[in-house]
Amino acid sequence: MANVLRNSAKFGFSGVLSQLSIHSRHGRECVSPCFSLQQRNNSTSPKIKVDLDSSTGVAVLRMQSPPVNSLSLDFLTEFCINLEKLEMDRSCRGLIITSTLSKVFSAGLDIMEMYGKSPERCGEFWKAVQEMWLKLYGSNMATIAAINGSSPAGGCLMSIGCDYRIMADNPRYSIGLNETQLGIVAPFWFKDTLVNTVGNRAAELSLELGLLYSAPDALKIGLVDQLVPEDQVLSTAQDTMSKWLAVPGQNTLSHWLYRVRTLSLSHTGCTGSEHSPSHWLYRVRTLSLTLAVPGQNTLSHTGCTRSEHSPSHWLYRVRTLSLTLAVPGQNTLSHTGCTGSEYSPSHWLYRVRILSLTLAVPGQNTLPHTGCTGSEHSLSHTGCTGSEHSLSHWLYRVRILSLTLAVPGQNTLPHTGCTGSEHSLSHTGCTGSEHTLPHTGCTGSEYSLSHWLYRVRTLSLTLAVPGQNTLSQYTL
Ligand SMILES: CCCCC/C=C\C/C=C\CC/C=C/CC(=O)SCCNC(=O)CCNC(=O)[C@H](O)C(C)(C)COP(=O)(O)OP(=O)(O)OC[C@H]1O[C@@H](n2cnc3c(N)ncnc32)[C@H](O)[C@@H]1OP(=O)(O)O
Repeated sequence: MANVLRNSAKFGFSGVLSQLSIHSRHGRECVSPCFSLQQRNNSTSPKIKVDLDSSTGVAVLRMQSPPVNSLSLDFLTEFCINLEKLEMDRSCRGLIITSTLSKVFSAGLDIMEMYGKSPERCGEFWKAVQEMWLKLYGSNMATIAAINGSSPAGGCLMSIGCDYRIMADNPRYSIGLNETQLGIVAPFWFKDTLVNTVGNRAAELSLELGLLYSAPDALKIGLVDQLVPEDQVLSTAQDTMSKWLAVPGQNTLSHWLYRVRTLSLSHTGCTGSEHSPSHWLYRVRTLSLTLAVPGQNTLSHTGCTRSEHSPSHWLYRVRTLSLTLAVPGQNTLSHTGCTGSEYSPSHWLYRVRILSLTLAVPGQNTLPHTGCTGSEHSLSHTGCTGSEHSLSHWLYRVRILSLTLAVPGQNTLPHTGCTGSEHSLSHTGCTGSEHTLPHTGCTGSEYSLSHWLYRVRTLSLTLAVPGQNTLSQYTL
């Protein structure tokens, strides 16, 4: 470890993004440590071993890549291939992930993959990391992490990608998303997964400070579900799995209906090599595919089609339609306000709707739900310009100001919907050309990375009235 962290500290993680070559500050090539690790990673012995018990339908996937099961490209590729095979195997309903190494579950991403590599290799690597998470978090199998050693960073991500976590009750082991402590960034989907596991506040603290938790502390915040003596981790996982698989409907129903998942990286239309890091990391996407059931879900579009929407019915009723976790053919979750036979399951299950009718003023506002276009809409919404919108410009424009990941001085992502000079009212301090992000009154270098990256903030400026709104004095 010492070598790796020494190297990463020495070369700096900025090298990850700027694709620095393998040179030290002094211009010398980093030969020996990189080389030795390279050799280890190139080992041809399998890094993953899978045993599927056909009588129980439970597979045990053992990570066996010394010294620390670090997630190299090779490791991840092998991991994903195995996962995919099990996913396709209808006899396999449950998956337990554990480690054959003493003391370590997984040390997370292989640090040596993160500097001095070609952009192509970085892209491949990063795509593999995403694939691992998507495949695990989106699995149809019930999944249990049998954490029999330390599990920092990517190892923790792998654990929280599972439905249930059992950890060895050993004071020497720790788990957590410690990236901040390393001066690197746990991407937003790491964060989402953590939030869905331990809740907002614990996730904020955890990420802002880059905390690693001892087993008892991890249990306390809900990062793991159970502690057992080290020699009982696997057997407990097997017992627990049998309970999961005994749930009527096997694992699919409860597994999909009740677990909060945010699959922000779902691959709606995104395939192959386009998964460049910046493409994924910095573009704000709302992918309502949360519920995509691999191989079954063909989802659907945002927006409406004409005649089925009677104006009053749609315009004035605020609806939140959360079909999250819809399992085709099995989901009886009724969506708000939806009754009667006219609603065929597929009509509701597969159609993504974002109905932002908040602030619809009867008689004045015909604001449709997002994504709806066409002549029936007398007032054009989001994207509407022109002098007629003074007050109404603010009253009726639906804005979503997503500041998530705003890093002052580094992030050029503007807030959604805000462009150019049309903003006579500086919302939360943001005006004109300075839209490189420091609104909410926040400027300059005083804002540290983790402070901005991991604190969940929802800045709703709905109803901001020009000249009257003091909301911009958001003091932090
Ligand atoms: C690629 C382009 C991507 C572009 C994406 C863009 C933006 C995203 C930016 C960043 C991504 C952020 C996500 C990061 C997630 C991560 O997972 S980062 C990895 C963080 N991991 C750690 O901090 C764990 C560090 N390791 C440890 O704490 C300990 O090693 C351990 C796991 C607790 C085990 O301790 P133990 O004492 O048993 O062993 P040692 O410490 O002696 O280690 C043995 C040996 O293993 C090497 N090693 C350890 N960890 C790693 C690792 N993560 N990668 C590679 N190698 C590792 C260590 O160096 C030792 O080697 P030796 O000295 O040569 O013997």
